[in-house]
Amino acid sequence: MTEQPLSGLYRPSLTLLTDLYQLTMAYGYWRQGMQDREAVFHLYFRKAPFQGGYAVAAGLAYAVDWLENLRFSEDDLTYLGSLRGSKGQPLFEQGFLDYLRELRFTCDVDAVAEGTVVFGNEPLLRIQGPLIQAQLVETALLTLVNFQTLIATKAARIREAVGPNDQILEFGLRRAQGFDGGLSATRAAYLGGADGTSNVLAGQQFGIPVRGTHAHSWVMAFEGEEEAFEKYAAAFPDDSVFLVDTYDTLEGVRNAIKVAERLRAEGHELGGIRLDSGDLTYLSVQARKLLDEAGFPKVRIVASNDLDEQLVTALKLEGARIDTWGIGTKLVTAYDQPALGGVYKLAAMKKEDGSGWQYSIKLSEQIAKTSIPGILQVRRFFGPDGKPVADMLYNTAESLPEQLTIVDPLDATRRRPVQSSEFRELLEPVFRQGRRVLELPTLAESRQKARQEVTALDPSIRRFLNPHTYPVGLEKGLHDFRTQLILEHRPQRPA
Ligand SMILES: Nc1ncnc2c1ncn2[C@@H]1O[C@H](COP(=O)(O)OP(=O)(O)OP(=O)(O)O)[C@@H](O)[C@H]1O
Ligand SMILES: O=P(O)(O)OC[C@H]1O[C@H](OP(=O)(O)OP(=O)(O)O)[C@H](O)[C@@H]1O
Ligand SMILES: O=C(O)c1cccnc1
Repeated sequence: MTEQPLSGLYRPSLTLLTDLYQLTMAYGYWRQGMQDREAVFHLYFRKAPFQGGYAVAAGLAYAVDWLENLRFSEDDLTYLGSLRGSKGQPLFEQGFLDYLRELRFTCDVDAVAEGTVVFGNEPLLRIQGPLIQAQLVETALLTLVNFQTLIATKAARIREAVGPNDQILEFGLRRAQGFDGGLSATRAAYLGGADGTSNVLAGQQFGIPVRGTHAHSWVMAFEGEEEAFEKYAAAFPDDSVFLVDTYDTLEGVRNAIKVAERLRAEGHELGGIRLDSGDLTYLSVQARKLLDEAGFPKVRIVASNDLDEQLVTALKLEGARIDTWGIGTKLVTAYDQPALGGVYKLAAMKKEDGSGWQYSIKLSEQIAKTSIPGILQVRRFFGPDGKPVADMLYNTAESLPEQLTIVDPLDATRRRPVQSSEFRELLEPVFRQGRRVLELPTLAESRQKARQEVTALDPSIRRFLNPHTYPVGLEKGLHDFRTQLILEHRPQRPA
């Protein structure tokens, strides 16, 4: 598989892919002389999407590429220099623009590999370095990681519904959220479990297999359906899949069979038929019968029409005879949950005299929204069968006790001692002082990892309806410290 470097998509500079407030804060830090104070931020979501039990991490390759190319071009600086405040004054002074011109990314980045199964509150990325830089990258990292993680998760769910053997083709480009929405959705859909795509640019950029059938317009462009199939087969005698529902679906299957017989006489085999409307269970069962009776048991049945994991599950239960699932709109737009609420929070800053860490916490009325201080790592423990049993968030700046205990961040009365000695640290070094230290896996490898990771989860966590919650806890020392910080920061009003 050939994979093009992502960089081609990103020229000229995408450094201004950010919110204005990142730049106004950066200017403020620079004016205060705080720009080089060392800071630690974490990127994480709080709740798995689609009311599901897990998410599949994705988007890191884009994030790495963006960080590696983080530079303010002359065009960027000219634009920033043209921005004006409410009294017509320049928003940013020249000295700051000169500072940005020389700015180079020097942070440490640790990240969870693409395709890893992740849960609420677990950092997918940890950025440590000069405050100004670690803050500036927030928006781009969120936009790149949130969307792809969302779509990879949706695709993984669709793969669960479809099962391991049928094909999933992603057909969503025409309904996607703009061109990059389409492109990154195709990448993430493949990573999460799709087998191919109709999106040719994604095929070129990422080496994803491109597949397809033909549209209704092809049939409508000829006098009759049979003639349309005949002419398509003339162009692609070994690669034809006929869309049979333009007029009458079962009549369409009969026309497809006639053309398939003529193809066979010339030494070719029809690839498949596609159903795109009506009762897909009934029609697929009838179509299978007609094809089998006519001696075409290997002709595949492709189905499309607003499918998602719930509909696929229903169709399978009803006994549909579908081999290939064409899935567009509901996959690439994550129709039932159009955004993953990933956030980027400051967790620690070096003390001004450099003598140690000063931890930060964002309070909320809801404990679920109160941030977790520390320089966090996620340790995943495995049972004797090699399957994950629990994840522990801990502060790498503190030493760990012999006996580990994890505490549920939402309910401190729920705790469990850690019994397993098998574990893996999920965050791995990607950048050290701005230099990339990790060779990224190929997209195909990340896709394989996603499948392995999802199938290693207990079925109770994988199911769609009211899945079990996978245990993710704070190491007890971190929990106690967080509680203490909350108490210190929360105003203690008299009763
Ligand atoms: N057997 C089935 N069980 C459950 N849902 C089905 C079944 N067959 C099809 N569907 C789904 O029902 C929805 C409506 O399909 P239907 O073809 O009746 O309407 P439509 O999309 O408006 O058709 P058309 O494209 O001809 O306008 C689609 O999302 C389709 O995937
Ligand atoms: O339903 P989705 O999951 O979004 O899958 C993509 C849809 O796009 C096409 O329809 P469209 O009506 O755009 O074109 P067509 O004439 O080729 O059917 C195709 O026939 C699918 O129905
Ligand atoms: O190739 C197909 O069948 C296809 C492509 C895009 C959208 N719908 C279907």
